[in-house]
Amino acid sequence: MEQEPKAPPHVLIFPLPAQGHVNSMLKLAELLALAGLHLTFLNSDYIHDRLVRHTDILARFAGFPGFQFKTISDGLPPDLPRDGEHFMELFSALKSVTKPLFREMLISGQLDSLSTGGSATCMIVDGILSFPIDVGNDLGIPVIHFRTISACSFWAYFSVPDMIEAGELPIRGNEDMDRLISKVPGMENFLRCRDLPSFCRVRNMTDQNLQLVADETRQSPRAHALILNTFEDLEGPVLSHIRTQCPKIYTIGPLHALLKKKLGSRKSPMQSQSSNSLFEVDRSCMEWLDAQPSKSVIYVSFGSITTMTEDEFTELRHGLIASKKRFLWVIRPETVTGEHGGGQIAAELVKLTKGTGYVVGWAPQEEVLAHPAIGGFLTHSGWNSTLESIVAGVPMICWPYFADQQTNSRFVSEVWKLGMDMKDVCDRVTVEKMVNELMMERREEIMKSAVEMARLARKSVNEGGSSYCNFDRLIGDIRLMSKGGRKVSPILD
Ligand SMILES: O=c1ccn([C@@H]2O[C@H](COP(=O)(O)OP(=O)(O)O[C@H]3O[C@H](CO)[C@@H](O)[C@H](O)[C@H]3O)[C@@H](O)[C@H]2O)c(=O)[nH]1
Ligand SMILES: C[C@H]1CC[C@@H]2C(C(=O)O)=CO[C@@H](O)[C@@H]21
Repeated sequence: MEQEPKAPPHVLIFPLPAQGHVNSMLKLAELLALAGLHLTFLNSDYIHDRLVRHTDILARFAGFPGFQFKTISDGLPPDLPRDGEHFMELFSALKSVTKPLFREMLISGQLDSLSTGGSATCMIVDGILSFPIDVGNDLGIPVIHFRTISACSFWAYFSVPDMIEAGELPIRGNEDMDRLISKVPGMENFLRCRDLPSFCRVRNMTDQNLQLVADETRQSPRAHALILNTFEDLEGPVLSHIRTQCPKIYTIGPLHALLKKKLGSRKSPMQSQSSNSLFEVDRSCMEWLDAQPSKSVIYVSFGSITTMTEDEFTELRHGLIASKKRFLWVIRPETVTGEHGGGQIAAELVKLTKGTGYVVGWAPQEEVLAHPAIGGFLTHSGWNSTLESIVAGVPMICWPYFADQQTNSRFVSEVWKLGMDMKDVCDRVTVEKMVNELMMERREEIMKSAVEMARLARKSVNEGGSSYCNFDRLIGDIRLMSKGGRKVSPILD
């Protein structure tokens, strides 16, 4: 008797609604769709609207059979900015509004497969959210956590309860910031209080945000597996520690490089310019870069959430101009808090630099970093930016803003030797000095590590490389989970 062809697995993907998370989850989705899996990508309404407005995602994903976008409320008013000053409000809204909705949408079949009508055979959800694990357990759907941060910062978060128990936290004021931490295994020789995720900078250990990130991180061992956007040659030692708690880990990064590899020659020139940006990309900077000498420009960008005071902006501006280096600076309209809008600040800045500086509201960052004119990156050390810089072989000056960035920047400077850490400092003299060191005095030494790490990153995503193979293992695992599809039957409380 002939057997019915088995339907491909149906994976539900659910990122935290924020640029850095949606970005890497969409890359993963594209990779899974290329491998022939059916997918439902669940975005918040806010994120979906912005993606549709500023990218080609609908057309790009329409080419994949069995792919659909669905949306859910993030519980916040549509006009509330989702930048750094308001970001943590998102979590209580997700808990009270999104969590029950998510469960309801799954049970009622609203997230069923577009092609087969079956429910998800597996969910890949943001590793900062544990509620989907509970929902998945109730409905019999395996959940894989995808934490979009570095392994090193994940491990620092994971170790928070041990640091508290050992009395290493709380930090006892500013004079205590350079104390070494001994309770993050593997980091005893270089991790200081100031390098811990920013949520540790509180006196009260029951602080809501600290508890949230530490508690959610401790839930990952309950997931079926953990995906990390990193590669073994970059974070091997810390990954060994994490594996003692989460034995099944798929390191499949840098995802943007793996996707590029898999798309290979399939990519049309138009597709090579496609982005996952929540902001309008200003491509005019590419022409400006074309006119600049090789390795002469420092790219300045602090991601999608960072805000800064007018004083901080002024110090950065003076330092950059005093360095006499060319720069391309991304200033989002809400980057600088206070009275002046981003547009006005940008116009004044461009006038001041007389052509050696260029400002955009949002850049095609991956392309910018790969441009031959770029010689350095002044970054907030968000994990996507860090990986993009590593792949492009561009050395960094790190000025971390919050969360995992404080830990990433320590690794960039002290462990990987890919740049310098300017954390907790923002004065014009230091900015000028660091830019000059990066672009001239320490260039040779730092470029040696940058070139080598870029080579290792490429190796990991090439055929036979660790991330390439781990991605194949992940697909195999997902296929094993989809034995004939699932019928959702809730376990009632
Ligand atoms: O002008 C720009 C600026 C940024 N980007 C892209 O936007 C993404 C930004 O991501 P990331 O560097 O990770 O920064 P955030 O937007 O701040 O990301 C959040 O999410 C990350 C992943 O969890 C965390 O590491 C960060 O700390 C957190 O702030 C990157 O892919 C960039 O290429 C652009 O395309 N154009
Ligand atoms: C504001 C931050 C809380 C945790 C999230 C995160 C993570 O640890 O996964 C990274 O950066 C931010 O987007 C989130």
